Amino acid sequence: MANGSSFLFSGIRFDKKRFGRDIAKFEKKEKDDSVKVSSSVEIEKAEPVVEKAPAKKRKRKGAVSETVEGFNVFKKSKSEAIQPKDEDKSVVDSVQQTKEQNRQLERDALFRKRHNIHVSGYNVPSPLQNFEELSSRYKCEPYMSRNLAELGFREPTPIQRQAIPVLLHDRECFACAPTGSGKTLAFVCPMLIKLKDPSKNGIRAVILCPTRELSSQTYRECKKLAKGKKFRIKLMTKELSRNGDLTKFSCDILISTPLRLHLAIRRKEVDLSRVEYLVLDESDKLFELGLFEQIDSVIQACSNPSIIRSLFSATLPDLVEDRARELMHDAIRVIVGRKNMASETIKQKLVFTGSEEGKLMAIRQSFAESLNPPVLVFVQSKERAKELYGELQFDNLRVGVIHSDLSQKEREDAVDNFRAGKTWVLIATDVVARGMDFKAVKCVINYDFPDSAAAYIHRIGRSGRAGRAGEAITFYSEEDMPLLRNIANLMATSGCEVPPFLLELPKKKWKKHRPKRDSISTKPQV
Ligand SMILES: Nc1ncnc2c1ncn2[C@@H]1O[C@H](COP(=O)(O)OP(=O)(O)OP(=O)(O)O)[C@@H](O)[C@H]1O
Repeated sequence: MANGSSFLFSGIRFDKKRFGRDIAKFEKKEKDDSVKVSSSVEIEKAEPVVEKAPAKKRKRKGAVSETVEGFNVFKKSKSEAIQPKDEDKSVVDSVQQTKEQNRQLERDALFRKRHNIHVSGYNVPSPLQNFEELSSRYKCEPYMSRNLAELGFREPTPIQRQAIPVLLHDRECFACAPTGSGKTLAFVCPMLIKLKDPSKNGIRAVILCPTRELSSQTYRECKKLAKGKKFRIKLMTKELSRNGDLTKFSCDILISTPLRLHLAIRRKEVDLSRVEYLVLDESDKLFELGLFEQIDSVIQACSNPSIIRSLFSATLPDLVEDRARELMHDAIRVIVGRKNMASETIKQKLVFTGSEEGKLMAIRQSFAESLNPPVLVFVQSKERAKELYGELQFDNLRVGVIHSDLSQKEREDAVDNFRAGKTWVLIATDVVARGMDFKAVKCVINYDFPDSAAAYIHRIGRSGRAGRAGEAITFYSEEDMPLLRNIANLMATSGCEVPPFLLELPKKKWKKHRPKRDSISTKPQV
């Protein structure tokens, strides 16, 4: 363009003498323009921003009228800055608001960093600074603060700091935080606050847990937290589904295993169409193949379009995350620490036992040297649980056992006796590997190697709860050698010292590792 115009004007000489007055006009204009430009640069540089935006706006207005009123317009707008009109004032306010929002975002980011909280999703609410904010920020009734104080909970844990506001803002949430880090409270507390008061409006909230033991525990936690309010909190037991007319059944919170609820749905015994909140606890377990059909039927039955769903677990495989994304709308993802990481408060150890006989010797020796009860011992099947129980029950130990062949009552007794300190050692299959909160457990022994990384994380997570120190010992024999590196990696990422040679072993993909093992017996095998 510039070249084009110079071509058009080439050869024309400008008579400056003749057009002197006109040139002067232009020169003056140019000068004014330069003033305008430099002043606008100054305005751009000037701080604080609050003053900058209205000046910009005035400049835009002025640019139109300046050709008419020239310098006066500019002057006028300066006086306006001293006494802003309503319109300008609202601009100032909105800029101030944006600035404060930005500051808040920065503060939130720093706070999350300090507590090792990672979030993704849009418009993530600020984390909780303390439990008092439940009243000041969310107008929660005093019963909640009273109950939290009674339970001895002074500060929210990191997952509670972030997941509670997310759910209180009616946002769906999938959360992953280490074992024993207070995830139960992170979903029960906002649920109670949102439900506000008891109501007979059908079933209002559902919590799904993978085992009966965990359902009962969650039921008890809900009751403790709701103390002082008359919420109807129910546990879906066989008796309840047998005796009650569930179609007319109202309750504020229903806690169930997927199977029980699935059966009730199939028999058209429950109406879940009014459920406002659905929590899938230990969500990765619930999404496993065996339970998927049951979970799916519950999700379909909870047909209220404004339902808020949330998923919680200490392990969150990518596949579950993908499913969660399909299921949820605009969910916020909250991760504390790293995904799929063992709790950092647990001291982990690997012990080579050679053979099955070696394992039995190792556990006896360990108990003889120092038994620091309560101790939880995991084996890979109910048959092996029975065998080990058969061996240890005459060893002058108070030992209990829990597996899926026991009746409901026997299972409950095994858990209660262990909690009450009546048994010191509880031999268990993975039925109690997830979610069970045995506060005092100091040591977990993996008598049989776990069958997956998640199983390892959850099993050892029965110790080291709520920031306490814990210990985990994993026995391994020849059959387990190929997966040793996997455990070594988990140990290293959670801060345990691992002999370097273990980290150099070849990697192997986990595939339900349950090798055939010799039976547990001191009697010679035939
Ligand atoms: N804010 C808190 N302050 C102190 N203790 C707490 C707090 N919140 C929860 N706890 C306690 O921490 C323990 C672990 O809580 P919880 O069972 O909810 O953990 P979790 O994260 O669900 O573990 P898991 O992954 O094994 O299911 C419980 O004994 C609980 O009472």
